[in-house]
Amino acid sequence: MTELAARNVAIADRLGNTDFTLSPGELVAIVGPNGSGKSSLLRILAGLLRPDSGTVSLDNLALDSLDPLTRARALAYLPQRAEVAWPILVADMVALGRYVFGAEDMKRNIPAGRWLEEVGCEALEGRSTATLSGGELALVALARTFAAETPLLLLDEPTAALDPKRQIDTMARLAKRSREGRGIAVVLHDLNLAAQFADRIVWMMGGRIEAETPPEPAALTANAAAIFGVEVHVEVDDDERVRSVAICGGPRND
Ligand SMILES: Nc1ncnc2c1ncn2[C@@H]1O[C@H](COP(=O)(O)OP(=O)(O)OP(=O)(O)O)[C@@H](O)[C@H]1O
Repeated sequence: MTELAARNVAIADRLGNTDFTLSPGELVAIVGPNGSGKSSLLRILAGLLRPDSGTVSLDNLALDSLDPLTRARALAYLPQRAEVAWPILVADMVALGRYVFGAEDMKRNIPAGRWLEEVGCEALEGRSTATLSGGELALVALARTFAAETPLLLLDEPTAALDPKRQIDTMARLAKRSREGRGIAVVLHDLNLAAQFADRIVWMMGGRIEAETPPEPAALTANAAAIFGVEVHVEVDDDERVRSVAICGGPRND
């Protein structure tokens, strides 16, 4: 059981005092307008950005007191823009996700294909990263994140570059991983994906968490209007589970 908790974390002019907990077995969507602090919060949780105040702990131990290896084995972070410093083989890029398990593990013919298969990109294994499309590179970066097999995953817009089918496939994969016991926080701009797959939606605005809600129609409608200023149409199935969320337009003034 691995739990990540931020308490009262803040960065001047960027993130107000914020509490956030990620528990095993849950898929949490973080949504909010551009510049509302989603990536900042995620980077703080990953230990990559030091808050001016507040604490981040992993199973009640201060994150910054843990050695980098322990931290890297507990949580994997996928940045908003996958960057590759220089072109390498896709298989090697994915194998780098195993870096936390040491050189021996990396030398042992790691089946990069296993994680590439998970993101539907096994055909790319022998390619250079320099030749990939934006979406392909995003999926390979996700495969590298999976390869670390950490109990916690922090993913910043993993679906932004993907076509509709791959967006759904990726979210379904994340939901499966969370059902298997991993804790996953994912920044999304797509309310439809958040509503269909997340257990909990964290709504951010102006550097604050304004609401935390289940993905239920009333909460979706109210927060889409309050946080984004848009009207949404929510369709539910017979069990009242959200089937889809469509953006209808801005609020009417008449
Ligand atoms: N290194 C930095 N120095 C100063 N301000 C920053 C820095 N990085 C981000 N900011 C500011 O902090 C605020 C929050 O940025 P953040 O990247 O966390 O937003 P976001 O919600 O992830 O946005 P987006 O949806 O556009 O990716 C923004 O106003 C941004 O301009």
